[in-house]
Amino acid sequence: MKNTLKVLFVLILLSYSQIIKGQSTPIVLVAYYSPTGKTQEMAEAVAKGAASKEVEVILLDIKDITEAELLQADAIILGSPVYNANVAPPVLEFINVWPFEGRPFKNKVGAAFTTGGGFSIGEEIVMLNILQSMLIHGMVVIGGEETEAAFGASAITGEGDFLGKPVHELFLKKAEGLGKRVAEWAIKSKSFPR
Ligand SMILES: Cc1cc2nc3c(=O)[nH]c(=O)nc-3n(C[C@H](O)[C@H](O)[C@H](O)COP(=O)(O)O)c2cc1C
Repeated sequence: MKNTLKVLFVLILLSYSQIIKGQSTPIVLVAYYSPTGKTQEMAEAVAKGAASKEVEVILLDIKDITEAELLQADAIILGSPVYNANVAPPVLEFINVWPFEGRPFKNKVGAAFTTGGGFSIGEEIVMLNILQSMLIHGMVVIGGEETEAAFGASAITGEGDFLGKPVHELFLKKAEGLGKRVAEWAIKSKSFPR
């Protein structure tokens, strides 16, 4: 009887500390805009990488994401195609309605990915623009695992050997690495103040 009470007490204490520290499974939201499917291919690879860790991964087109889903995510990895060396307008519209009052995104982990038609005609600009917006919200932004994915994961989809083919494995590997790294930090972020 005494032992049962002891076990019960420890269990209550454990679940109480879980609630206090908010140590439920971290949620990684992979969000993308992709009218012709290339950025979605990258998003799927990002999600695959994130899923290799102990996190819940939610993969969604930006048009299907609710504010509640954004708020509950511990990490947001956002992908946009390059449009005229910029973030695609619907992605900007999506970011522009993120709640700001009280800075509810503060200390969430953030990262970016992109696909562009050609080499060096906008990919880095797009990823950095996404990261800049995340910084305004107080998010902790990170890049991918490799030096070649320092600003996030990017893919070339319309030039040279990459034209008219599925996204190349080389780029998908960077996307997976990004997802994995963000998931690792989402787990660590559970102990950040929110
Ligand atoms: C309106 C428009 C503007 C574009 N501008 C650029 C550009 O400035 N630089 C670039 O590399 N690709 C550009 N592209 C090509 C897309 O970024 C590329 O095809 C991308 O992979 C499309 O992604 P999605 O398949 O996810 O829609 C543009 C495409 C469109 C439709």
